[in-house]
Amino acid sequence: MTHPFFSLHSHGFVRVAVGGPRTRVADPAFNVARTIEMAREADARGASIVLFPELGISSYAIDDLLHQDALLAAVEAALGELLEASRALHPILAVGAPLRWRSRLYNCAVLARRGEILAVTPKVYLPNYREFYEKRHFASGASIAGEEIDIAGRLAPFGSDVLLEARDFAGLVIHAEICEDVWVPIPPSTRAALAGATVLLNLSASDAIVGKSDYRASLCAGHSARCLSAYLYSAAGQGESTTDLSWDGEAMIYENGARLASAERFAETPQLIFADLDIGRLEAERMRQGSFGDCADVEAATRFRRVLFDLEAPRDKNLGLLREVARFPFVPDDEARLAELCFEAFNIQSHGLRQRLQAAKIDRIVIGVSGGLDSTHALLVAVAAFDALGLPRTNILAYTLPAFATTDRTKANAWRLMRALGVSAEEIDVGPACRQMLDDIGHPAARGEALYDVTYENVQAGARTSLLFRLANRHDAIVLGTGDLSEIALGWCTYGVGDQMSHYNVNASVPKTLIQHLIRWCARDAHFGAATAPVLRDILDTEISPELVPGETTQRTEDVVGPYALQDFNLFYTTRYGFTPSKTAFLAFHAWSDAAAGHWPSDIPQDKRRAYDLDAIKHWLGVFARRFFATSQFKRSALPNGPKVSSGGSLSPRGDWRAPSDASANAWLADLEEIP
Ligand SMILES: Nc1ncnc2c1ncn2[C@@H]1O[C@H](COP(=O)(O)OP(=O)(O)OC[C@H]2O[C@@H]([n+]3cccc(C(=O)O)c3)[C@H](O)[C@@H]2O)[C@@H](O)[C@H]1O
Ligand SMILES: Nc1ncnc2c1ncn2[C@@H]1O[C@H](COP(=O)(O)OP(=O)(O)OP(=O)(O)O)[C@@H](O)[C@H]1O
Ligand SMILES: NC(=O)CC[C@H](N)C(=O)O
Repeated sequence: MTHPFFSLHSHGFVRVAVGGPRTRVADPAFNVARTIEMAREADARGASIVLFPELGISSYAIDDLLHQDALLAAVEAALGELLEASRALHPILAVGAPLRWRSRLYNCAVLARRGEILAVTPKVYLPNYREFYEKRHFASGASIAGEEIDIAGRLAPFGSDVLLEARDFAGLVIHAEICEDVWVPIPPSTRAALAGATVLLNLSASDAIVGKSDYRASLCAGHSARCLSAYLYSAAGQGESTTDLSWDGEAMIYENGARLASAERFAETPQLIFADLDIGRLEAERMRQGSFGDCADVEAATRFRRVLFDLEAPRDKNLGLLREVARFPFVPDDEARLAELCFEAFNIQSHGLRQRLQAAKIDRIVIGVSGGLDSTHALLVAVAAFDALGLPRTNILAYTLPAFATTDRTKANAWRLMRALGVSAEEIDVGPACRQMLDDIGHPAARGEALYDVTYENVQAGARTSLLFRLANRHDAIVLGTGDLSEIALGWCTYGVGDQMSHYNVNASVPKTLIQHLIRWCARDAHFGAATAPVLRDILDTEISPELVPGETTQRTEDVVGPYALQDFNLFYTTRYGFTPSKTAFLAFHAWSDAAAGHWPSDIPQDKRRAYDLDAIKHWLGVFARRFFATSQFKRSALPNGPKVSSGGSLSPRGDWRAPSDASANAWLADLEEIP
């Protein structure tokens, strides 16, 4: 017995399997025995649905043997055995069998569970071209709806109109179709998905010809994405007749366009693959993407029957999670994809700025350059934009603005960077202006007392911002904002007269965990010149700090707001899918609790590859929930313009995230208590 938190079933995940047992041509007794063996294995490994290939009980490529009574009787007997065996098993078994109904033969998917046939779905689109002759043997199930079929003495719902809906598992609605059904412009599963099916099964017998595997994969990927669903595909393989064709046993599991698992093709051993589907995520997507529901309204022609069943998925077992959860939702682990993403993100940012400058007929910007990550990156984006517009880099008016806690290292890096890039560079000490303001407002620090509170910090951020805006007036420029998505999410910026404000912010939708990779990508790009790369690398190695409090130890931002790695993770799942804190923590636990597991972006050095335990995850989620929902929305409600960069979103009140500035975080904090 383990805590329900550790069960995937508590968080909207369901484990599914796709199998390809070794079969024997036209031998139902043998084939069902292998099918049952595999179903038992899938059951032992926690699967709730197991999919097998088309006509797997009889074999597919047996031509006129399909019209032999002995064979068809053997199929019925085999299904009887399968039903008996299924009594002791948890999963729904989806097997393929030729079945007689009203003197015609149908190519069917039989969905059985715990000794009962939940549904029998006949194939709708029968291929009858080139190597396929299905119309010689089968009738189409296109017009069959609301009927029943007798199999081995048991009556079961029969028709192309059946959906299986779990009474006890939100969003789990299953539909089955058969091979060619997904090769037509409007597969039956499209309408099933529009009627609520989230898990679409395809029982296939798809002979292998060169290049076909890629095509099947693109069908499954595109179909699962367009249907906002999971798509499970199982094709016949070992033991299918090779009289005139060969079979590769392709098996794949997709979810909303992404491949979660696939089997070895042409394998000699039986293949059984697993994946944990995130049914909650599919529901979240459907709720957000209203056009999915609009399409359902337009295409509401097909009426589906909903057969209800109880999944009885255990919540007291820790089955782990068969799904790699990326540590960095904003940063791909794969080097090539990361480089592509950096190219796109950088160009989105620079294009945004170019358009704004052209529209405003302004050819100068003012930017505060601290020697930290954000202003460095914004400066690189600005340089690229000015180069593209054919404007001199000297039109970029860069200022380094040291105050009480500025370190020699960051100031030196700011200077090296501005010089290497050839922008106009100046230094203005904002210390005196800050001291004046501290004195004006009667702050003890003005008298030399070591009171380094928020007022003390914001006076410095405010002095810099005030100066930058007035410089912009003086030089007909706009102030380029630098604050990143993570800071905006956490409210880690000074409101109004502070770094929260600018004329245009190129970083507003770039999370902190991505910025470092973008800068590294820029460092590799000769575009910024050889002299820039070493300074960029040194900036990347500098501890993240606002440098607002003087002292021997550097003020570490992450000690206050939490590790950006975790907070970006929390931000992504909270805003992109609206997941509860406990589900987010479950995912974070699988992504972050073992530093040796899974993949890391190759740029992250070994000594920075750390783990976070559940206590840390819970603690920082609490900080995130309070800051994000309760205390910082007012800063986002007044956010300057800036381009959306990643699918994780922007937090612009005119774009991805609209929320009240006076909300309570109690609902999220209460949910956190579900975490042990
Ligand atoms: N819902 C609401 N609607 C309207 N106003 C609201 C409000 N909640 C608070 N306020 C008011 O807002 C003010 C507090 O906000 P604010 O002035 O921004 O100040 P605050 O959020 O308290 O502090 C800013 C924090 O950001 C950090 N910071 C600043 C600058 C740069 C960086 C960096 O590393 O990049 C970090 C800084 O160290 C400090 O801890 C108060 O005057 C409060 O009364
Ligand atoms: N010493 C400085 N000189 C010039 N500008 C500064 C300085 N310190 C802060 N700024 C400006 O204020 C912004 C916010 O600064 P801060 O250092 O507090 O946070 P940050 O988000 O870590 O930014 P960065 O990574 O650019 O330092 C900076 O991006 C920069 O534009
Ligand atoms: N069994 C079938 O329906 C096969 C037809 C399908 N087009 C394929 O080759 O995969």
